[in-house]
Amino acid sequence: MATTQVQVSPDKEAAGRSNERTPDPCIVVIFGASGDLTKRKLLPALYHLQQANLLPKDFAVVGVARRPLEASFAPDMKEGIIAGGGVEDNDPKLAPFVDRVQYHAMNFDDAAGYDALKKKLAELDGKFNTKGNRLFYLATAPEYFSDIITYLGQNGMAQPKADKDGHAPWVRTIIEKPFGHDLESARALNDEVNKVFNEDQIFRIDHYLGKETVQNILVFRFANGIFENVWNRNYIDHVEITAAESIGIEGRGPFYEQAGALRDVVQNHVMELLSFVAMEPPVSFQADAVRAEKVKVWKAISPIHPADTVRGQYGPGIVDGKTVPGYRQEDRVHPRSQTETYAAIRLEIENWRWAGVPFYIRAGKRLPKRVTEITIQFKQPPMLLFKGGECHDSSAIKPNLISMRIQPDEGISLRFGAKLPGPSMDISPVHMNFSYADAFGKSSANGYERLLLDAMLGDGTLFAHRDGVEATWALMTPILKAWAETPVKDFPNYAAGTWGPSAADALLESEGRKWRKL
Ligand SMILES: NC(=O)C1=CN([C@@H]2O[C@H](COP(=O)(O)OP(=O)(O)OC[C@H]3O[C@@H](n4cnc5c(N)ncnc54)[C@H](OP(=O)(O)O)[C@@H]3O)[C@@H](O)[C@H]2O)C=CC1
Ligand SMILES: O=C1O[C@H](COP(=O)(O)O)[C@@H](O)[C@H](O)[C@H]1O
Repeated sequence: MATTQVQVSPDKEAAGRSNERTPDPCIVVIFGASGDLTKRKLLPALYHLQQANLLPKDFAVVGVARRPLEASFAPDMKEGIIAGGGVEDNDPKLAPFVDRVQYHAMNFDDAAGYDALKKKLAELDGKFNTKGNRLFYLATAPEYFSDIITYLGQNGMAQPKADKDGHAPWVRTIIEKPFGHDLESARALNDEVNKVFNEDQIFRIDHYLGKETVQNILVFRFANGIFENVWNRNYIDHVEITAAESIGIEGRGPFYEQAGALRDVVQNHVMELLSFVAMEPPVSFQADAVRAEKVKVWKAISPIHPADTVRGQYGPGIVDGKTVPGYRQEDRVHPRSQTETYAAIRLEIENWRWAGVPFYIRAGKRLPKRVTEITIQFKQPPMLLFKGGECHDSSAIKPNLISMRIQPDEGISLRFGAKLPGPSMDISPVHMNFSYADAFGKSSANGYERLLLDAMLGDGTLFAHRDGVEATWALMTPILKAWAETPVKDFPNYAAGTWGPSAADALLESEGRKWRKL
């Protein structure tokens, strides 16, 4: 049965930015400056902020890494921004931005390097009028988090002294994922970090929270009067969250071997999505209020039984028309690796809103396409009036769905049944579709822009809190433990370019459901 699209028009006049804020003058110090994340995401994001006049007039960026890149760092970054950011070489804001990007070579575990860094930052304060304010971004492998934090503390760089007027500059730190490896290591890292920084100085980043479409889940639910009334166990049959990627591990073998899909994306990105879908309305859009409601959701999830989990690993296959190797054939991956590149879980949230509503989540690499989507499937009406009788094909009567397309093709659609024109009461599913691009134009934001800006502003609403990180690890750790105790015999169990192992289908089929075709 054909599906009809009903477009939703944006209210162009009402669409516009409000609440734009400019941070204080500051230096952003990026540990891991020559790394992939800095090149592909962080510097382009800072540049886009500058282009949009959202950075303070007085700011500087200092990249820190091991290699001696003093001469080549700024030109390399300029090229990276041009290549990755859709920016022209002659963009008038590019040269002034690059002039403020500096490099400092040091080894993260060398105490003397921090002394030199401290002096360099003080000099740059003089040159760029950045007033001693610092945002330290830990964009490096997690084994260095603890060293860097400790040395910053020992050098007095974490808690700067107040001047004679009692004014102290601010210092904050953004810590990349993965924040810990399991519950125990996450707690230990939290303890280390909390010895040096107060909780309100710590910004544990999950770039999914910087995505417009993720923030829009809260707007959709709490800025509209009509959805929240049906957002509960009385009306919702089940919820699906899919985070599918067509890419493989992109040369990150050693990292991924230690991580796997559960640690890499489920513990953080997918759990964040789930909390936004399931949380109660917070009392305000302030960091503490929002984080408190998220933690309540994670804590209300019943312990996840290993039988409600599925793990997969891709073998060779075809993605986007190209033959790709299996996971075990990837560079620096063990030929008999037990690492999962796919995970699916069925879980329940034991609270008044959600009891009895299954949440099915799945995430994986080398699936047929890149798509992150949340589907809310509603219950059928109690009496299917049009079943039989004049309706020739009652299988066309589909349950209502709200699907939130996080990426790509960002937007939201609502599926409902409509009467097919003609003499009988035949029904066809149609979609009312809101597309971000159609409504507001294409956005170049990658999530990091919003989060870097918020951290410079000291707004932790869209960052993870200690309690939240530990709550999500508390859910994942027993699964990881059970999986480690029972090696898989049938890996690889899905071909690259397919939708994961058949056991993931069985997880839903045993309850009379199917993953939605994406
Ligand atoms: N890449 C991505 O898309 C994403 C990454 N992340 C997270 O971001 C973090 C960084 O990832 P990524 O950029 O991919 O990592 P890379 O391996 O590409 O970069 C690591 C950086 O750390 C530096 N470095 C490593 N060891 C030392 C040392 N002993 N002393 C000084 N510098 C050192 C390297 O410098 P040098 O070159 O001089 O050795 C390099 O700049 C990780 O925590 C990752 O999980 C999170 C989401 C996405
Ligand atoms: O954190 C990570 O996220 C990316 C996926 O991010 P997206 O914004 O492209 O959806 C994933 O590829 C990577 O393995 C993981 O470390």
